[in-house]
Amino acid sequence: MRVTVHRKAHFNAAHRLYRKDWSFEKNESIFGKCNNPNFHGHNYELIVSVTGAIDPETGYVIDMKVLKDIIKSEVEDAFDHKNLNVEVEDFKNLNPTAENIAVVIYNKIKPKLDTSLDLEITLYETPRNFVTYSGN
Ligand SMILES: Nc1nc2c(c(=O)[nH]1)N=C([C@H](O)[C@H](O)COP(=O)(O)OP(=O)(O)OP(=O)(O)O)CN2
Ligand SMILES: [Zn+2]
Repeated sequence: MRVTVHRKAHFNAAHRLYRKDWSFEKNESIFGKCNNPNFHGHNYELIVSVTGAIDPETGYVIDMKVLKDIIKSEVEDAFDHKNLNVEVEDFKNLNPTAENIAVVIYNKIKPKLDTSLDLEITLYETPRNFVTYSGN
């Protein structure tokens, strides 16, 4: 029997969607207002979902406190109140779209979990735009 544990978190961050190897005009045609050279911000909402067997001794799939601490150190401390393009190494050469941010978060958290556990990342960039990634 496998059960999924969900932990919510959030961070505020600025970004610009563009490619350095494209002209401003091409970036504008693909990314529109998201290509603003002065950046823009989002209140990202994150749901980290961990699936595994319930430990019969503790009743836990994973201790929520442990999961909270992993999210804080791997995501919130790294991304909150940051300019993703300028201040976060992961996005120096990677467009900080919601898709790419979700993959980066997955790759940061997965190695911190027991290998028996499955992970899914749900990332809301706006209340109406969100992505999911589970490593496939
Ligand atoms: N596939 C993706 N498309 C878009 C992404 C993305 O990460 N992946 N990101 C953006 C921009 O970041 C943009 O800032 C999104 O804002 P906006 O279009 O204003 O989104 P809203 O939900 O606020 O828009 P409403 O029109 O109010 O619904 C664009 N595309
Ligand atoms: Zn944006």
